[in-house]
Parts: sequence; structure tokens; C-alpha cells
Amino acid sequence: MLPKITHVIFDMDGLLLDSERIYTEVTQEIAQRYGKNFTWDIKVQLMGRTQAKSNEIALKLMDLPMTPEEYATETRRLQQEKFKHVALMPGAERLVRHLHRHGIPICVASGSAKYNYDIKVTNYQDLFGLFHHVVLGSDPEVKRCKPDPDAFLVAASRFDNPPADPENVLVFEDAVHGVAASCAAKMPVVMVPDPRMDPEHFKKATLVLKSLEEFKPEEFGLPPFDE
Ligand SMILES: O=c1[nH]cc([C@@H]2O[C@H](COP(=O)(O)O)[C@@H](O)[C@H]2O)c(=O)[nH]1
Ligand SMILES: [Mg+2]
Repeated sequence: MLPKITHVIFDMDGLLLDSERIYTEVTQEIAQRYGKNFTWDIKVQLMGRTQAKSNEIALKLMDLPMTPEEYATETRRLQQEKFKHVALMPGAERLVRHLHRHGIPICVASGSAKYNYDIKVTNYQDLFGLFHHVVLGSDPEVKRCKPDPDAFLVAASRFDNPPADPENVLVFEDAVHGVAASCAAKMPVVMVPDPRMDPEHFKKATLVLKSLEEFKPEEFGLPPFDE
């Protein structure tokens, strides 16, 4: 029996936005300059983290001869050009608009830095305006990034009247650390992973889908699509 859902939290990168593709392109470009390879196994360890934490891990695992400052500046420069043109993931807009139209409180909880968030949503102001609130990796209340539960617990606490009970909050995630964070927060989670993801990582998810387009809201006690 799937839990009855009252509130929904969306991850952003790789779930609502096709921005994981951009992170990969940029990191691979920098890695190649030094004859290194940004592998999928390394990528999995970065997804969902704060920018600072992810940079630290990437530098170490790829053993790049750059200072943290040089790496941060160069990735930021290359990413920001591309983030302006980021696409939505299939089914994201339909689902967000559907839940909003039916009065289901929705929000975003992402590891993204605010300076990147602002660029990523430039073309989607209207859509992102439907969220009750947005919690980012740079939020002072989020002490630890995913896979710790902080981002989701803070996000649930900011739904008002009444605040959300974790077991009735549905999380949508693409990343292994995001699924772990949802479980640590005791929230059910629908995982929509990249096709390269090892199915070994699916075990903790409540449900795994190939695309948001496959989601059936009524299975979680939410209003069915009516169009
Ligand atoms: O290849 C990468 N993927 C993901 C990240 C980090 O993971 C976050 C993913 O955020 P979300 O929780 O919205 O999926 C990004 O904002 C970024 O901080 C990264 O640095 N590099
Ligand atoms: Mg993500």
C-alpha cells in the first residue's frame, strides 16, 4: 500500500531540469585538459551535493592539478553560459502544473547554489513561481547536504498551515544521495534515474520510473491527470 500524500518536494537538477547533462559536459571538458576522465562512477558521488562539496570530491577523485579556487572559477564560468539554455525534463512541467492546479502544496529542495539557480530558472520564472518555496544548498538552515536529510526536513517544515508530516510528503529525485536523503527524512521517494544508473541503487526508492511522464498521481492518493 503506497502512502497517502499531502505535499510534494521536487529535486531540481536532473529531475525537473536537464542540468545534470551540463554539469557532465563542463566537468568532462576540464578533466580532458589534464588527460583525465570524468566517469559515471565519479559523477554519482557528486550528484545532489552542494557545489563546494561536489567540487572538493571531484578535484580529489580526478586528481586535477588545480587549486579549489581555480576549479570553482572555471566550472562556474563554463556552466553559467550553458545554464541559460537548460531544458526541462520530460513530464516535469505537466506534473508541476497539475499538482498546483489541484492545490497540492509543492516545493523544491536542491543542492544547487543560489547563483546557479537564478540562471537555470531564467526561462522558467512562471513555472518555478508555482512552488510554495525553494530550499537550496546555500540555505543557512541546511547544515548538511544530501545524503543527509536536512534539505528535505527544512523543505517540509516550511509548508505552513499545517506543516507537512514527513511520511505524507512525496519526494521526486534522480540521484542516489537524494534517495538516501529522502529515506533518512522518512519520506517516500519516487526515483527517476539517469538510464546509466546501476539498478543496485534502486533498492531504497518507493518507486522507480523511467520518466516523470509515467507517474500516476492516483497511486499516491493524489488527483489523477484530467486532461
Ligand atoms: O556533475 C555534477 N552533478 C551535480 C553536482 C551538484 O549536485 C547538485 C544537484 O542538485 P539537485 O539536488 O537539484 O539534484 C548541483 O546543484 C551541484 O551542486 C555537481 O556539482 N556536479
Ligand atoms: Mg538531482
